Amino acid sequence: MAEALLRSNLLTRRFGGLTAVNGVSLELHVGEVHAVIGTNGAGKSTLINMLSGEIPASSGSIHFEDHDITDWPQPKRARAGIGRSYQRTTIFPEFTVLENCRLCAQAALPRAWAVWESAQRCAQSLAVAREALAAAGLADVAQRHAGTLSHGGKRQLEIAMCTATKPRVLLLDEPLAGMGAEETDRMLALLASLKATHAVLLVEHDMDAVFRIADRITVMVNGEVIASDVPAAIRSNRDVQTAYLGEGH
Ligand SMILES: Nc1ncnc2c1ncn2[C@@H]1O[C@H](COP(=O)(O)OP(=O)(O)OP(=O)(O)O)[C@@H](O)[C@H]1O
Repeated sequence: MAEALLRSNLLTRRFGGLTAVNGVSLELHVGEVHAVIGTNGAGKSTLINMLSGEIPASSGSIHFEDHDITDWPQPKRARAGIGRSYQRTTIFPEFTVLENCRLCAQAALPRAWAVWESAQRCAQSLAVAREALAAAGLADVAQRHAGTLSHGGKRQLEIAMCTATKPRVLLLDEPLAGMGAEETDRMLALLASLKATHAVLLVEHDMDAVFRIADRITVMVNGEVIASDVPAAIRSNRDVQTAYLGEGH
């Protein structure tokens, strides 16, 4: 297999006396959805927050291609191609779907707010935004106010806003939360198309969806990885069954 685009080595985060993430090593590859699952408080969001640069690691390292990015701040990681979505909705409801996406596309351009270059930049960021919306299946609702979208539509828009920044890694924190069956199907189809050109890390509680979409699954319990393998092997792993999935899953 080709070299990993993003990898962590023995990544650890302590909050006072609590070790939220303990020595986690994992790899993200283009062409793969790598799901991280675990019970509430297992350390999944803390792991994403360290990979995206929102919080520093207590120890361990993170590499993006050949670069040691462990000490890079979040904006530098974002510019290098590490995009993320959040558990909470982060759209501007009063702006149109297109404007939400265009702002993200513009923010990712070098010298994003150089207003004297605005006409040309506007065209460039508009084109990128339209492309991201089309890929997310939102072209038809581009002129609607984002606040009027369904819950699933808003989550799709968040992914489009993320891809409009032209990332190569997508760190997705529970993109399926609160979705119905149809919305979940649509989102999984979107993720399946995005993985061709991105390395995707998916933190998700919907186990059926995880087993449908993931190429690799890492299981965390109390901050530690207890298993990391292809879905079929995870499904039959006794430790995983006992610790997390429950007997008979
Ligand atoms: N800023 C913080 N300060 C102190 N403790 C924290 C902080 N952030 C997270 N924790 C603790 O670290 C542990 C891991 O939390 P984290 O949110 O990463 O888990 P999670 O697997 O994402 O959970 P969930 O599935 O509920 O979102 C928890 O015990 C949590 O209370």
